[in-house]
Amino acid sequence: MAGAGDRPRLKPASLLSALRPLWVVARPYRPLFWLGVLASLLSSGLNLAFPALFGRLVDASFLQLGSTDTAALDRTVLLLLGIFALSALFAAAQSYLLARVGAGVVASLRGRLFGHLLTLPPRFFAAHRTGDLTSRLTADVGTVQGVSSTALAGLIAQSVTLVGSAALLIATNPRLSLYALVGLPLIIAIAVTIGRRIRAVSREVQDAVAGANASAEEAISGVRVVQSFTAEDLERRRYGAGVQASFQAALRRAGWQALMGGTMSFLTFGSLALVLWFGGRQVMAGELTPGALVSFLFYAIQVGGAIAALTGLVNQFQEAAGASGRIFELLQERSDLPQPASPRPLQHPRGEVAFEGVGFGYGDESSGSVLHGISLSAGPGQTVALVGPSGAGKTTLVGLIPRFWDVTAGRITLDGHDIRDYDLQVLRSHIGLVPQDTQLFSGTVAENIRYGCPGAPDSEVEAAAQAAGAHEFIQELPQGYATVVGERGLRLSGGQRQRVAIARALLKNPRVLILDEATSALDNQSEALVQAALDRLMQGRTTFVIAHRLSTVQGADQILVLDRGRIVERGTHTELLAAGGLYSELHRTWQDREGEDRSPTPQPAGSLDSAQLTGSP
Ligand SMILES: Nc1ncnc2c1ncn2[C@@H]1O[C@H](COP(=O)(O)OP(=O)(O)OP(=O)(O)O)[C@@H](O)[C@H]1O
Repeated sequence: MAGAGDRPRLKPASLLSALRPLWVVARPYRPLFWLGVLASLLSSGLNLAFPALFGRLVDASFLQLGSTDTAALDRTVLLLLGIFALSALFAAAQSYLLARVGAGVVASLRGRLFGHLLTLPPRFFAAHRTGDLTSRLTADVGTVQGVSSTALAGLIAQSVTLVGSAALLIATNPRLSLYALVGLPLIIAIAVTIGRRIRAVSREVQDAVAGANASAEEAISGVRVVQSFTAEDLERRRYGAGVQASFQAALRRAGWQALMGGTMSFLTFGSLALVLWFGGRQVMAGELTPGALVSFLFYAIQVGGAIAALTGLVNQFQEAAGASGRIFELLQERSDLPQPASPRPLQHPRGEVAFEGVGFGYGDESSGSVLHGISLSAGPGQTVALVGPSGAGKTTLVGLIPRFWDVTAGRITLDGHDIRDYDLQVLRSHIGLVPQDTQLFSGTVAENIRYGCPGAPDSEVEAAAQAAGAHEFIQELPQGYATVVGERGLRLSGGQRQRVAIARALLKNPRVLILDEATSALDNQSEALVQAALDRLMQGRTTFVIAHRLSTVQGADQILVLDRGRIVERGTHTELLAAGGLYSELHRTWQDREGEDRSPTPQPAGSLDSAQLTGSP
């Protein structure tokens, strides 16, 4: 959750400006909103008549002791019932209308926020924690929902009650009003002081809960690591510490709230006792009817209640302004990948990719420049294999083709034109990506294969799965293509997931293909299946592969040996071997190791091994 502790306390002017964007989002709901406001005004306006009528009721009965004329009493009760009914009707209308506004605003805000997040580049996600983003989508949007419905209605109703009751209080009996209001400054001062403490402790509670949630989230998503290291106790303690902190803060908050509640109720009822004492004397002296005293008491209670409610509401608005600020901050984030004003059409690309003197840096000081002077070209049907030590820049290089990042020097072209001249979505629609660790989304196997082409018919999905060598194992699944694969496709093996990913890429039928070969130890049989599927996938396309397998490197049309962001050698396998340079040296060591033993063994520092050659960890 975004640092609840650093929420600034907003002044009224900035409070309004923080909430203004919300008003813009609420545009379609404004007529409903004004109707709700009207209902709220009518309901609280009617409530102002209660105390006067109660007073009349008292006088109509007590002052008529011994009389049989109940006409005045009957009329008053009928009127009171009528007003009760109307007020209840308006209150219900207000509650429904404003709840609809709140729910509507929240639904459109969530939709907008999520849709916007998906347009942001990897750079943005590298700088934000997932937990922070999801909490903006849920907790912050939820807080905003509160103010756009109930709190707003409360604010209107309580303001009307406060102003109306105070005016009527003074109008009814100015002298008695003085006694009723004498404790008011004290009540307000205490409400503000203790209220501030309660807010501070509430933030501590939120922070502690957020901290506990964060460790729970980490432990749950990494539960296999936790269990394999038998670190359950460590995680339990870590989570327990967070929970304990939130418990302690909650206790402190409860203490302050109890103190506030007790003091306020004593001061309020104390003032009333004072009013009763002086008012009683006025009644005895015949200066006041009992009914007028009752009316007065009710108005005084309404004033007190409205003040207490408004104090709480101001806090709620403060929180909502903070939440709204964090939401609109995200909505203002812009992708740093500029779109051309008039994109070049790209319907049927040939798939000729060229890097011309490409340089790139992530823009942070620690990593500096990651790629330098990269030039290469590849055409349809060709495979470019990238090899090199870990951190050489292989992943970075291939990530530039679908414009996850933009080059900082030189340019990349597709069919002879700068990739920045094409529409970003159109460019990406022609590029297929098969990552090392395939992400399957919650849904059926068929839905996962159809991911890039939602409209593809079953026959095409099946054909793609056949070509990817996945059809057979899919058919053996309990519901075949309709089998639901869990979060991150946990129910499928690594090799099966890879083949689903290959089927997905085949169905998309991209011109340019980017493969990050799996390093995880697939057994020989599934490696052969995956390799056969990959071979079919690569046919006729321009393929870039971060190569981890000897067979891939040997079959490549062009091998680029990357070291510290530079291409240090290039050529075919045979050429590079014949040249007798770094590649051949690396290759010999690699071949020896593959021949000897495919299982990884610890290497002495500085020795060359397959991991160094391919960049696997
Ligand atoms: N998002 C990022 N922000 C900043 N620096 C990054 C980012 N991603 C990678 N780097 C840095 O860029 C350099 C190249 O990383 P890259 O992942 O491209 O190497 P690689 O050759 O693919 O390595 P490996 O084989 O281990 O995956 C590294 O120094 C790395 O620390």
